[in-house]
Parts: sequence; structure tokens; C-alpha cells
Amino acid sequence: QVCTQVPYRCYSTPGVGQVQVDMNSETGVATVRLNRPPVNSLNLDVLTELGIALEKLDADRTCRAMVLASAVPGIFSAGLDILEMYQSTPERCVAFWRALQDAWLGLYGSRLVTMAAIEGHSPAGGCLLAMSCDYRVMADGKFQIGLNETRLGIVAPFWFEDVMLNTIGHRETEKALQLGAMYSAQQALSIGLVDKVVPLAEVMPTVQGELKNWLQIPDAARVITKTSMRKQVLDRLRSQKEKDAQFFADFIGRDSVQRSLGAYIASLQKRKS
Ligand SMILES: CC/C=C\C/C=C\C/C=C\C/C=C/C(=O)SCCNC(=O)CCNC(=O)[C@H](O)C(C)(C)COP(=O)(O)OP(=O)(O)OC[C@H]1O[C@@H](n2cnc3c(N)ncnc32)[C@H](O)[C@@H]1OP(=O)(O)O
Repeated sequence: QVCTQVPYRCYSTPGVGQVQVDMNSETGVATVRLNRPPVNSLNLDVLTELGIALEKLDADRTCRAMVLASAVPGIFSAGLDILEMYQSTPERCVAFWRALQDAWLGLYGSRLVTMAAIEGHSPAGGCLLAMSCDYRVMADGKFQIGLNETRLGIVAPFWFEDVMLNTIGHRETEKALQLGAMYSAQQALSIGLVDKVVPLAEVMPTVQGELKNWLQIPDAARVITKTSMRKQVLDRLRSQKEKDAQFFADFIGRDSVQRSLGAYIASLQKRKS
């Protein structure tokens, strides 16, 4: 049970919020759990909640680190909610994209130590969130991670690509993006997409152990270093947010893209029958 005792502080109502934040003010570590069953797909509401939660944590001077995790067993996040992109309106698409941009700018640009506890599948937008953290621990076994956009007939935006380039380098990114590759935890480890692979039950303890190393470093020096490493990629999006949102809405509205998304949704449903 979360948020029942001192020193925990909740920023969301347990059982209600789609983004649950538990802040341990003794350790300075917040745990942010995505909570949108069945698969934590990221719709406008979740992305808005996530963006606000990240902003609040960044402003909380007692907070030094954040663990990004899931409250839904077997899933980290299924990525963007495809239904936000299928048969939507241009206005909704723009609002949705702005919320994604803001949540991502908040996460990738966070002054906190950020760690992803990947205890389930993590395709596309889920992989983006994980890659945007400083460190990734993934559960061994059947779960997969990767930017699979091309398999949906869509294209990973330039800032998804930039984050992947910074994580696994040019050659692996080129293959991963063209193929829309999904990797097992062991494969992800071998290309540097995740930093550690452990049995499911050990993901959280491993993250907590790793955090101790990171929190030994004085914050100011670490933050200056992180900012210097990430500034170029952040500025590239910051300088063209509106153009990027408009481009997304135009691209996603194309008939050919809508047909591809419709076919992909049907294939997801067919898998179940
Ligand atoms: C030049 C470029 C310029 C601009 C850019 C333009 C375009 C690019 C835009 C955006 C980038 C996109 C990023 C994304 O994140 S797209 C989303 C990609 N995600 C996926 O492909 C994941 C699909 N899902 C799965 O593979 C499985 O669901 C999963 C392995 C995650 C879990 O499997 P499980 O067996 O546990 O669950 P299911 O039974 O499959 O699913 C339950 C339920 O949920 C629905 N579902 C799944 N994923 C999504 C999703 N991402 N969005 C919405 N709904 C989703 C699934 O259909 C089931 O629904 P139902 O049948 O009604 O129960």
C-alpha cells in the first residue's frame, strides 16, 4: 500500500490519479507510477498529469530523484494512445502533441536523478519515457522495448530519434528505427538501450541500490553536467514546438497514415481472438 505513512507524501489520490506520485521526504526520492490500465497508453489526460507531476517534483527542493514505474503489472507503457491519433480532429491532435512535448521536456530536462523501473512491455512512447531517464533497469523475460513506429506506418519524430541516438549511437538507431525493432531485455542490454537486466522482483531493489550511487554525487555538479549533455536536443524541440505540433497533426491526418493506423488497431484486436 502506498502513501499511508509518514514520510510519504502523495501528489495524487490513490486509486484515482492516472499518474501516482509518492514522495519520500526522508530519502528525497519520488516514485511516479503510470496507472492507466490495461496498458498505460498515453492519452492527453495522462500526459498532462505526467507533465504537471514532473513540474511539481522539479520545483520541490526536498526532491532529489525520481523513479518512473508502472502501477499496472506486465506493462511499463504501451506508448502513445493510438486512439488519440486515429480518427481524431486536428485541434485534438495539436493539444495531444503539446502535452507530449511538455511531459517529455519536463522528463528529459529534469534536474532530478531519473531512473526507469521497466517491469513490463515498453514500446514506442513507453521506450521514449524510459530512454529519457538517466538510468534504466529492465525485468528479464518476455517483455520487449523499442521504438516500433514504422510498424504502425508512422515515423518516430526527430526528438525521439535524437534521444535514441544519444542512448545507443547512430548505427544501432538507424537499424532500430527503420525496422521498428522491438528488443528483449537481454538484447536491449547488449546494445545499451537499458543499463541493467534483473528478475522482475529485483527491478525496484536494483533501482534503489543504483540510486544510492547517483545520490552520492553533489547535485549542482551532476545537474550542470546533465544539462550540458542534453541541452542541444532539448533546444532543438524547444525552438520549434508549434511547428512540430502542426506537422504531427498534418502527418497523422493523411489518409494513408489513417489507413495504416486502422489496420494496426485491427491487428491488435485480432491477436486476442
Ligand atoms: C516525419 C514524422 C513527423 C511527425 C511524427 C508523426 C507521427 C509519429 C507520431 C507518434 C509516434 C508514436 C508513438 C507511439 O507510442 S505509437 C504507439 C505504439 N504502441 C504499440 O504499438 C503497442 C501496441 N500494443 C501492444 O503491442 C500490446 O498491447 C502490448 C504488448 C503493449 C500489451 O499486450 P497485452 O496482450 O498485455 O495487451 P493487449 O490485449 O494487446 O491490449 C489491451 C488493450 O489495450 C489496447 N492497446 C494496446 N496498446 C495500445 C495503445 N498504444 N494505444 C491504445 N490502445 C492500446 C489493445 O488494443 C487492447 O484493447 P481492447 O482490444 O479494446 O481490449
